[in-house]
Amino acid sequence: MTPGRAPQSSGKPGKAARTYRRPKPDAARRAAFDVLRMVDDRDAYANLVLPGLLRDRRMTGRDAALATELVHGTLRRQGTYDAILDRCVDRPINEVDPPVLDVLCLGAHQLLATRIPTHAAVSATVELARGVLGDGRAKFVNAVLRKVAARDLDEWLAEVAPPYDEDPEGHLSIVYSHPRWVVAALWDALGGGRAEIEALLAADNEPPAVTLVARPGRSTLDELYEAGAKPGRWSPLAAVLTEGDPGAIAAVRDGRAGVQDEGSQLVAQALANAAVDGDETRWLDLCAGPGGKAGLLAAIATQRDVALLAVERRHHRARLVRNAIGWNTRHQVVTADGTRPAWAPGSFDRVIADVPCSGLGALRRRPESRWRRRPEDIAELGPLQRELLTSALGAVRPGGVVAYVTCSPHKAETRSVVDDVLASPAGSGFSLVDAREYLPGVTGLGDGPDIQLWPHLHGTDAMYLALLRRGA
Ligand SMILES: C[S@@+](CC[C@H](N)C(=O)[O-])C[C@H]1O[C@@H](n2cnc3c(N)ncnc32)[C@H](O)[C@@H]1O
Repeated sequence: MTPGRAPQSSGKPGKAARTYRRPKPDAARRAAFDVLRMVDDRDAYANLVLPGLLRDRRMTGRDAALATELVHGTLRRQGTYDAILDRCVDRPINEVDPPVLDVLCLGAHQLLATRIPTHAAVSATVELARGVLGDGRAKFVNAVLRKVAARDLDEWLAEVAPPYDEDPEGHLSIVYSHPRWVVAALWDALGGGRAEIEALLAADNEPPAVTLVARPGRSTLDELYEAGAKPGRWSPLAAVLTEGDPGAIAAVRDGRAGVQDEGSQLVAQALANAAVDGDETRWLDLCAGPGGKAGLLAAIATQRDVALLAVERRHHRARLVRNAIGWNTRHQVVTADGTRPAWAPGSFDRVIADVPCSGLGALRRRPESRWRRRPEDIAELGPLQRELLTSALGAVRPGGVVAYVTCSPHKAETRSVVDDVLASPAGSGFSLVDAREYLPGVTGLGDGPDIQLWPHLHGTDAMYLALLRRGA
């Protein structure tokens, strides 16, 4: 509220009507703004900093839910909002100060994609602007948001997106708020026509469900159901939490169960269940941090009396892997470069190379990542992905099996890597196994032998899996 403006009556005569009170600071919008600044300024990841900030400010319930929706929605939809705001400001959008732009995007998100009434969205955002930008810039925010509020989202999209028939990728890029090159890469990997790519891009803009894994031998699905979770869709170890904090579930707190996308569960189980010749003693996870798949593989390995070695190059991530598998001392974690094997060739029965990748398959989960990635990243990651797969092939014994995994469907990170390594001297003696066989009951996996999961078809991240068996 502007100082000096007449205070609103509380409806009761007397004290409240006479006393000026500054409006209560809007905790949710302020928290959302602060996270957006950290993402912009310090390259922070919203899904990592937001929970800590909510905890520090003791925000729970509706305030926490609103802050989360504002942060995630604003970041995901940034491409759409930038295009709309560009029509509402009197200078190119990239000349607007980043903090002002953050407030404008927060306002645009409330106006165009939430049920918050227009007057509340504008006044609360202008109030935020007064607090964080000052009165002068708050007036600018007010004027711009009034222009944004003049149309609904569909009307704006009809105005700012190029027609689909003239420029399909440009149209989809604005309507679904993905960089144009990402639309092109996803479409190339997915195939199909407009309906398919629209379904995928729309799914990328939906927050994923919280999926839990009951690590075999350590926890059970019944335990998770009793805590309020529902059955998962594909993985026999999955349960879905529709509300509440997973950290409040004892099995999750104790590390006997965990939060894990069903796609990750499926690829780890496929590796564990793929046929190998002979007895087994040792498995290898070549890129283990932060330890999601290692945690599941260690549980399965324990049941089969097999030891897991987990390798992770970065020290702090290796520590996370230790938390995930250290409950059984037969499983080991080493901080090492997986491209420089510290083991004799052919030492392992099963090897997983879940390589560093662009993460284009997990855009639902990391709302800002689509704007951070550059097409050059794909080319830069290629040599390391090939080296790690080569190293994985060197580590497996005759009759054993290697899983090559990415959380990206980009063909340059998936099939091209596998084809190149198979065609190199390292691939000699290896052949692709039909991975579909090891994801029983899962439909829509493609023509094989490798598989691709999709958010819009499977409700999972877009995980890719190729299984390569070494001839006996
Ligand atoms: C996609 S993540 C793996 C995710 C993990 N498997 C999970 O399920 O939690 C890739 C990991 O590989 C690690 N990494 C990158 N280069 C590596 C290398 N040369 N050797 C071993 N690990 C590496 C990264 O630090 C990152 O933690």
